[in-house]
Amino acid sequence: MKWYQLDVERVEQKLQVTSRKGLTTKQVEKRRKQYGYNVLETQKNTSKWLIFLKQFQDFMVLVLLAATLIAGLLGEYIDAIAIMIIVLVNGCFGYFQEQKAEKSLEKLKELSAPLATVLRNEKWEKIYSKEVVVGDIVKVSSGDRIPADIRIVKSSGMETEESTLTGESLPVMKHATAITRDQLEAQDQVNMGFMGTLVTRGSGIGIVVGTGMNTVMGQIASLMANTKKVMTPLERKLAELGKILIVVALFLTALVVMLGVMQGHPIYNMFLAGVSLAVAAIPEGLPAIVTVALSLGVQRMIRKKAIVRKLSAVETLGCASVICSDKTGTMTENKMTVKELYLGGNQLYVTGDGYNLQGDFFLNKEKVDEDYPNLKAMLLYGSLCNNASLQVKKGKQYIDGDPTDGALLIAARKIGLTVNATEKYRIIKELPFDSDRKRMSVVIEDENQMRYLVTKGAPDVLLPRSTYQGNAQGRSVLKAVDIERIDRAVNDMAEKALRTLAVAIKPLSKNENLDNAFLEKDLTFIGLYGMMDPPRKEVKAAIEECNQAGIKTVMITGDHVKTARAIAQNLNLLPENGLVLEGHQLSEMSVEDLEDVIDDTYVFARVTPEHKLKIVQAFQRKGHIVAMTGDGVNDAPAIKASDIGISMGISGTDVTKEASSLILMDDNFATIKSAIHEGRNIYENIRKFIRYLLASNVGEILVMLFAMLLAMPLPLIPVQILWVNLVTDGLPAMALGLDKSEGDVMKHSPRNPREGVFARGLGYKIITRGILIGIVTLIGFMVTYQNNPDNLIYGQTIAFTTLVMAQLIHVFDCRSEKSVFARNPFENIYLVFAVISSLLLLLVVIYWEPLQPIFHTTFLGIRDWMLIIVLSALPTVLFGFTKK
Ligand SMILES: Nc1ncnc2c1ncn2[C@@H]1O[C@H](COP(=O)(O)OP(=O)(O)OP(=O)(O)O)[C@@H](O)[C@H]1O
Ligand SMILES: [Ca+2]
Repeated sequence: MKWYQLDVERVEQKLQVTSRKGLTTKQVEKRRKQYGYNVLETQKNTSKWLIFLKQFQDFMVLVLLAATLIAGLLGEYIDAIAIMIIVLVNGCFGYFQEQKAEKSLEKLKELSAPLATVLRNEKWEKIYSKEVVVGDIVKVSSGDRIPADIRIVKSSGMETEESTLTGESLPVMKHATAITRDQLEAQDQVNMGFMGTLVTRGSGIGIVVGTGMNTVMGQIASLMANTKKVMTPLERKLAELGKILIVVALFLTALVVMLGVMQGHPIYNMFLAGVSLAVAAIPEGLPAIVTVALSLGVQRMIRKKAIVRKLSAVETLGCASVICSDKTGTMTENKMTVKELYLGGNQLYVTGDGYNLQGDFFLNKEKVDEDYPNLKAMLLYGSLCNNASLQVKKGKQYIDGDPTDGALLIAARKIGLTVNATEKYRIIKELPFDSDRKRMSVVIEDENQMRYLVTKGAPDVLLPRSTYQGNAQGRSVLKAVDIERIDRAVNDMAEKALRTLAVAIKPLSKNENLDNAFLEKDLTFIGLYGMMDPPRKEVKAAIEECNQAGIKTVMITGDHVKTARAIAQNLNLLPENGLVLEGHQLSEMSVEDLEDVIDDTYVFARVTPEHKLKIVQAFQRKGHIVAMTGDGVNDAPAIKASDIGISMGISGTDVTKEASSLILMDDNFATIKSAIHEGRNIYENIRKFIRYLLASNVGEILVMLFAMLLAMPLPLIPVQILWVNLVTDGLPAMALGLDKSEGDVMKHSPRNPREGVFARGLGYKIITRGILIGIVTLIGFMVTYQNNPDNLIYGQTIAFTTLVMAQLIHVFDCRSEKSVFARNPFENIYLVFAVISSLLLLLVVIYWEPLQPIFHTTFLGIRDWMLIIVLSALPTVLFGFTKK
């Protein structure tokens, strides 16, 4: 017998669990030991050794190693060993950087790992999907990926999309009854849910019958997406640039070698110097450092409650020019409280805030009790057509489920109506809520076997479906005047920023057709709920900050226009002449029409998720970089289409999370702003170290080139060049990646995503500083060498020290787009620390006698240092006054 052929009771028996209680901790532990984790086995991680070896696979490094080997064979032991050690240390450096980046990406993966809702020890809890075991009772609802293979126990209009398994993209209705037929394919097992497939509608409960590789998905493991590392746009640009730079660097070093040989330098010496120069000057490590900088930024973002799913998002965030944000839960708290009721032509006010179960109903300052016509019925219907429950945890009330539904339960409690009272009612059928339908219905059978439909939803959706209205006597026909009055009540509530919800019913006879098409019409309108959802405190300031940063904030909501407008005004989001568009208007517009007005539009109300895609497209055609939030299943296409898709960590569904590049752990709009801030900062820091590294390299190459042109000896020997590359280029560049932003990055407009690596004067800065660094180094060498022609080491030591010092001073210049004097040099302690360590290492190399023969250095006196400091400060100080 297969699982789908067994009754739910048999399945429960076989798996020793009941769907009311779930497994116990003991059972879970035992099963975990027996079956292992609920994961699909993917290919193994690359071994650490491979990552380490990869650091040396670079062509020029291999040439250098070969050249060193020859040097060794020729008897130049000291040089050979020194070079080997430096190359090795360099490799370790690269290895640790890569490990670090890897670890932080790993952590990201963990943070965004899928969760499952399971019943254990009689309590519903959220666990990582990989911890699900056979026999677990799981709850899934629309937007979830099913965490394991399950036998459905209960389905509330549950539909799934199983194309990952069957290739069939039409949704499948799921139910709980056993199927007798044999040999069914997966797509026909309609009382089963399969790991990795998607719940597109409704919700359901199931018993896990297979986990990990023992699932249908596990058997077709070949379908598993293998995760290849994709380069971010910047990494790609740098990789391309790197190719050009390699050619340029190789050409220049070849020129240096050629000139040197022509000037009579021994070929072998020139060759080793040339190779070392090439290794030092080729910025092959640039993309890797960018990855490290990005992943460091990612860690900072995690601390600010933003999880980056795609590294490229970090870059794109800095370019964002429009944020399209959901209202409910993102801009507001998603803590609903019923504040008003509209019943029998009157507006009632409700007291008692939040989850407080105490409160009263007032009509014109007069308290009314539960005998007020239809009050009890209204609150009962609200509790019946409801998916939430009130729970107590650590003595505190909280709502399990949709906050809108929860608010209705709390309102009912205020007249002492509890969910227990509703146990007399049996729910025969449920038409679940979704943002497209904007309504939810249940078919109820009461203790007298009377059946009726209860529907709640957006008033403008329910009213056209209503033909009667309830009153103290029973019901009467709903006339145009009544509709007008109801509309006025809706408007009135909405203008106070209240969300409105209508309740309607319809009596059904016992054998009436329960097909969806017949149900939700000819309803009897009962009344309206008006509920308050206060804006989040931080949002107003965040919108203002985005405004100053040239980023437009747009509110998108399924809520009523008036409600949306009122909240938008509270948040200062809607300027005086800003437009508010409604879903039905959007439906009639083409993307082109929308393009014409979209720059003036700030609020989209009563939209369905399908509209979101149109909004994204219109903004993009206007040249905007769009960040779009979403939580439901149907939001996924728009999120995918946007430049930065943002999903909700708490309320978001698995599909939207998968489609997104950023997850907000706290669902908060203000977190988007923090992430953009961080994104801009990271990009600025990347510019800083690109500038630093390339200017240093230009300096290194030019000093050698100039010296050869002037027919001078080599100003720097290979070990010195490699040392500079390791020490001066290494730590300070990393520290620049941790720099604070210059001024406020949120005070200027977003960056153009198409801008090149050298945009905004970066290329000019690199060339000018690089040339000057080369020149001062050469001057230091020339002056010393001409006065001491028989002491070449002296001149080389001066050149080496000048080059290092010039770079260590120049690094502070790189922190500012304006001038080195614009910033406090001690602000970045990492940088100060990095520069001091580099300095100490420099002093060791110069003054520690055992190292002197290895690095070809000699003692320097006070006068030497005065010369060095003056020269090395020049490139930075000179340009400090030009502001360019
Ligand atoms: N649980 C529910 N049952 C029935 N109707 C609901 C429910 N929740 C909301 N509605 C109605 O549907 C309308 C749209 O709700 P929806 O959830 O699509 O958007 P929203 O939450 O108001 O906004 P946002 O798109 O910002 O999240 C609401 O204004 C309300 O009238
Ligand atoms: Ca270098």
